[in-house]
Amino acid sequence: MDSKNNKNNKNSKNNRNLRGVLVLLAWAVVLTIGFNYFAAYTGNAANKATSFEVDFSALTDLVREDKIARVEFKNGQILATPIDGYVYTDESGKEPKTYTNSEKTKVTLYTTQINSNNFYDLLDEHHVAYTAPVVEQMSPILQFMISYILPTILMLGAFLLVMRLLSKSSGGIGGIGSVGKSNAKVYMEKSTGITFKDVAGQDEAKESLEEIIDFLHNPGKYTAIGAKLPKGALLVGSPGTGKTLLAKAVAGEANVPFFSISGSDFVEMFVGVGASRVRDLFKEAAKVAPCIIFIDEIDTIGKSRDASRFGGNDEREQTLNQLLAELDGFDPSKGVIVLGATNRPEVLDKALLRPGRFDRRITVDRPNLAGRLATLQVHTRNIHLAEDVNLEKIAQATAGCVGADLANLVNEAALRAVRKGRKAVNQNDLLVAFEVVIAGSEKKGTVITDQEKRIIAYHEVGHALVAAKQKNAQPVSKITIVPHTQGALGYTLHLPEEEKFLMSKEDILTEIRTLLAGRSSEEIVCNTMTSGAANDIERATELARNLVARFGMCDEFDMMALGSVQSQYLDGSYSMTCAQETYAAADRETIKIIRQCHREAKEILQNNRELLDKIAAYLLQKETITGQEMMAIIEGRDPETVDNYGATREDAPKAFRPSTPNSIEAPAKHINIVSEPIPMPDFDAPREESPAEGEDKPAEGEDKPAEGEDKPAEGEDKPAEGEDKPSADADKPDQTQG
Ligand SMILES: Nc1ncnc2c1ncn2[C@@H]1O[C@H](COP(=O)(O)OP(=O)(O)OP(=O)(O)O)[C@@H](O)[C@H]1O
Ligand SMILES: [Zn+2]
Repeated sequence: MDSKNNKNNKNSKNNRNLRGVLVLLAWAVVLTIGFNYFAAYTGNAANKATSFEVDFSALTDLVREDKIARVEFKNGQILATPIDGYVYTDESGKEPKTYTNSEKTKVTLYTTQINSNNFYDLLDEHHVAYTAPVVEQMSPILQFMISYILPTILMLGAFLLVMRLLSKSSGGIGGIGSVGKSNAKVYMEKSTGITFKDVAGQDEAKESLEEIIDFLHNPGKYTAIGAKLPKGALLVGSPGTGKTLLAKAVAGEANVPFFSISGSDFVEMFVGVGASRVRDLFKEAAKVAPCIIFIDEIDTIGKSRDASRFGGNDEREQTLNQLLAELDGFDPSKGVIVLGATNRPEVLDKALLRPGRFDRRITVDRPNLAGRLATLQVHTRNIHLAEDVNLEKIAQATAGCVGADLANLVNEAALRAVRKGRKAVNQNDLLVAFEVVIAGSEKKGTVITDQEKRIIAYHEVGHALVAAKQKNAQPVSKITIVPHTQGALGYTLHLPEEEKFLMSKEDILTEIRTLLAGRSSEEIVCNTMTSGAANDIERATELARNLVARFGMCDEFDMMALGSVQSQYLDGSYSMTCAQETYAAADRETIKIIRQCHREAKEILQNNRELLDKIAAYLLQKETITGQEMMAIIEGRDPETVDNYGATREDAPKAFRPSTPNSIEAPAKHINIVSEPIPMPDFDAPREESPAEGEDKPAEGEDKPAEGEDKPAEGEDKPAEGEDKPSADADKPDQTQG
C-alpha cells in the first residue's frame, strides 16, 4: 500500500511539472481570447453600464413604436440605439432605475439575433437605419499574437512536456540525466517503519527471511567464513497476500533503506529507458548499501524470453538483460538484497532463477484460519471495537480471503460505524462489511462454504490417509484446504525422501490409489461425487495407461509397447501404434487397473474410518496441517503437541521430516503435488439450462442435484483452466493437457 504512496509521490512531482506547463498554456489561451473579446467589443465596451438586454419581441415593439434610431447586426447580436430622449427602465435591481438616452448617457439595447426576414421589412417600414459591420481586420496586436507568440508558447509547452516524460522514464539521456537520477530517489524510503509485527501470520516466509535480515545486520559474519551471500529472493503468492508488506518489514527489521519499483515502471515507451533505469536503481542502491531493492510484479520484465520470441518485446528484453547483468555484477558483501514479487513464478525466465540471482523462493500463502484471525487483529489494533465483536467468527467466514481483503473489510466496517454515528465498530459492521467487500463482489468465488469445505477436507485427507497407510507411498508433508494460488481449492503435498529415478509397478499402483483416494473419500463420507477430482482422475488414468501401454507391466500385453513417444521436444505426446482391437483391449486393461485401485483405496479408508474423521475434523479446524500432525493422530498422540519445525525435527522419523524446513521450496521437480483444482461453483455464471428454469422453480430444492450433475462437465474444464493460467497469456491455444 505504501508503495502506492511512493508512486503517488512520484506522480505528484511529475504533476507539478505538468501543472506548470498547463498553467502557461492556459494563460496563453486566456490572453488570446481576452484580446479577441477586447478587440471585438471595443465599440461598445465603453458604455457597458447603459447597455441592456431585451427580448427580441420587445425590440420589435420598440421599432414599431419608432423608438429605435439605428440597428447594428454584430456577432449574432442585434445592437439597437434608441432615439434621443428614450427612457429605459431597468427593473433588475432592488429599485427600478431609469436611463435616458442623451448625449451624456448612450443607452443601447441588445438581443440575440433571430432569423426573421420580417424584421428587415419592419425596419424598412419604420425607416430605421441598419447595418452590419464589415468583418473587421484583426487588430495588428492580435494578429501578431496569434501568428507568433501563441505558437511559440505552444511549442515551448509541448517541448517541456516531452522533456518531462523523457526524464521521468530515463535514468539519464544526455543532459536530462540528473532529473532521472533524482527520480530514482523518490522510490526510496529511508526507513519503512514496518516490522514483522505488522505482518500477521506468514511464519514460514518470515522464518526464511530472518536469515536475510541477519545478513543485512552483519554482513561481515558471513563473509568472514567465506560464505556466498544471497543476492535475491523471490516472494511468490497471490495478489494481496502481503508480499510488499513482507519486503518492507524485512527492510524495517534490518533498519535499512528500501527501494521499491514495479516491474511495469520499467517498461516504458522509450527504448533503452528501462535498462538505464535498472542501472540507475542499482547505482543508487549501492550508494546507500546495505539496503533492500524490491521489484514488484517482476514477471512483467522477467517473463521468459522464449515465450515472447515471436513479436517479442525488445525493450523488455533489454531491461531483463540489464537486470541480470546487475544481479551478477554487484558485490553481495556490500549488502544489497533484491527481493522480487510475483504471483506467476512459472512465466519467469529461467535465467532469473539461476543460482546467484533469485535462487530462493519464498511462498507467501493465503492465510489459514489462524492467519486470518491474526491479520484481523493486526488491522483492528488501532480501531475501537465494541464488546460484541468476535473476530474469530469473521476469520471463519472469510476462508480463502487474503490479507488485503481483510484489511479492506476492517476499514469498510470502520467507515460504516462512522456513517452510523457510532464510536466503536461492532460485530454487525464487520458482518455487513464482509457482505459488501467479499460476498458482494467478484471475490465471492473465493469464499468457500462450510459444506464445500467439509468435502474438500475429506477429499484431501483421503489422499493423505491412503498415502500414509501404504508402505511405499511418498510421505505427506502438508495438507491444506486453503485455496492455492493456482486455482486448487486444497492440496496434499507429498515430498519424496529422495529423488526416485525408477518407479516399480507397486509404486505406480500406490500412486494411483493415492490419487483416487480423494474421490473415494468423498463417496464414503459425503456420499457424493464432485468435479474436484477431475485432475486426480486424469493423472491416475495416465499412470494406468502408461503402465499398460509403455512400461510392459501387465500380463495381457507382456512387454509389448503399444505406441511410441512422438517427439520429446514438442510435448512428448504418446501415440498408439497398435491395431484397433489391441487399443480397445488396452483401454479395458486400463479400466481394470483403475477399478481395482479405486476399490482398494476405498477399502483402506473404510477400514480407517475413525482416523479419517479425526484427521478431517482437525484439518477443518486448522485448515493447514503438517504430515507430522497427521501422523500424531494416526499414532494416537495429541497433534497439538507436535513441534513441526522445532527441536524434534531431527528426531522425527525421517519420512515425515519436512524436507523443506522453511518455505524455501525445493526445485519444482522434487515436489509432487497431488492437487485437485476443484472448480469454484460459479453461481454468477449465466445458466445454460435457463429456459427450463421458470418451470422448475417451485422445486428449487430438487433443482440443485440436477445442477450438481451438470457441474462435472463444466468442472472438467475448470481445473485445466486453473492449471493453464500460469502460462495462459504466453500461448493459450497450445495448451493441451496430457
Ligand atoms: N499478512 C498480513 N498481515 C497484515 N496485513 C496484511 C497481510 N497481508 C496483506 N495485508 C494487508 O494488505 C495490504 C496489501 O498487501 P501487499 O500490497 O503487501 O500485497 P501484495 O502481496 O504485495 O499484493 P500485490 O501482489 O497486489 O502487490 C497491506 O498493505 C496490508 O494492509
Ligand atoms: Zn484430489
